[in-house]
Amino acid sequence: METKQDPILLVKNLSIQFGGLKAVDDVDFQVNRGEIVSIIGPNGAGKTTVFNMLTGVYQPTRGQIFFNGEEIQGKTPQAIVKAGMARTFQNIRLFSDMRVIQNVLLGMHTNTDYNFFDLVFHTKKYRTLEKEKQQKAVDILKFLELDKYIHDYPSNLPYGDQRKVEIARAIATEAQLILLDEPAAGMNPEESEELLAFIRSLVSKGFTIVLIEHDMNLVMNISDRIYVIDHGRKIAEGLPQEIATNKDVIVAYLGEEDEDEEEEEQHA
Ligand SMILES: Nc1ncnc2c1ncn2[C@@H]1O[C@H](COP(=O)(O)OP(=O)(O)OP(=O)(O)O)[C@@H](O)[C@H]1O
Repeated sequence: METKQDPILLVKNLSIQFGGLKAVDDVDFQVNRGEIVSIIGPNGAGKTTVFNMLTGVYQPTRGQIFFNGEEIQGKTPQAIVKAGMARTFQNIRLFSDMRVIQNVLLGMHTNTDYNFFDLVFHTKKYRTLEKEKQQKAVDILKFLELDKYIHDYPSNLPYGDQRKVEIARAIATEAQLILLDEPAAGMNPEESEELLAFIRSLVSKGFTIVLIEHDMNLVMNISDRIYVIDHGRKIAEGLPQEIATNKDVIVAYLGEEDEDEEEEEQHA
């Protein structure tokens, strides 16, 4: 398969085992700068576990992860965020008792330059840096057309916009690579259509995106390339049209449907 060879992320032999379960088993993939790459697969395939390894939440049992050419496995989640990789979660994780702008400001805390003394005594340096951060958060919210919600609480926002606030927080970390874990979950077709345009707009502004998603309409329309994982193993990779007609992929998904049907029959 032809890919532009400008990898922002390069993953080799990525594996993790939980007890006897090989949740991710020898997975290789590459994401090039400016791409939208999707990771798909049936429920429990290992997709979120891949994200958890990329972001330092889990340590791989085996394998290598290179981000911007630098090996990052073994680093803490904070160090990986600082290096320029940020994520959103399957279930939106915003602080409901903090306003939208405060949620975005949280993304910046890893990059603060003042020390404990500055913080306690509210020194000029502290005040200047805080002001700069506030302005940056406002700029990000404007950039994502969320500025009308600056002082709202996240739970008062439409679902799709709550997702965008999570993405705003990821951008606030100065991420170059954004990992989106099922961003369309819980969205209606109209919201998911808007999300598609929104993700494209992020790429046009210089971000690179890795997407885990079950909404096949979104995946097929937005992805430059797709990797398919089943039972922890990579079973296919390619362009959307290649994946849509790949026999192994169809079998993996049909297998899941069969299991669902069996479950339904058992419950009937
Ligand atoms: N911390 C953990 N301890 C034990 N098993 C785990 C752990 N995290 C994930 N698993 C198991 O690893 C496998 C892969 O899970 P994962 O959440 O990565 O799947 P997924 O592809 O993201 O699924 P879904 O599409 O349903 O979100 C599952 O069998 C899951 O139960």
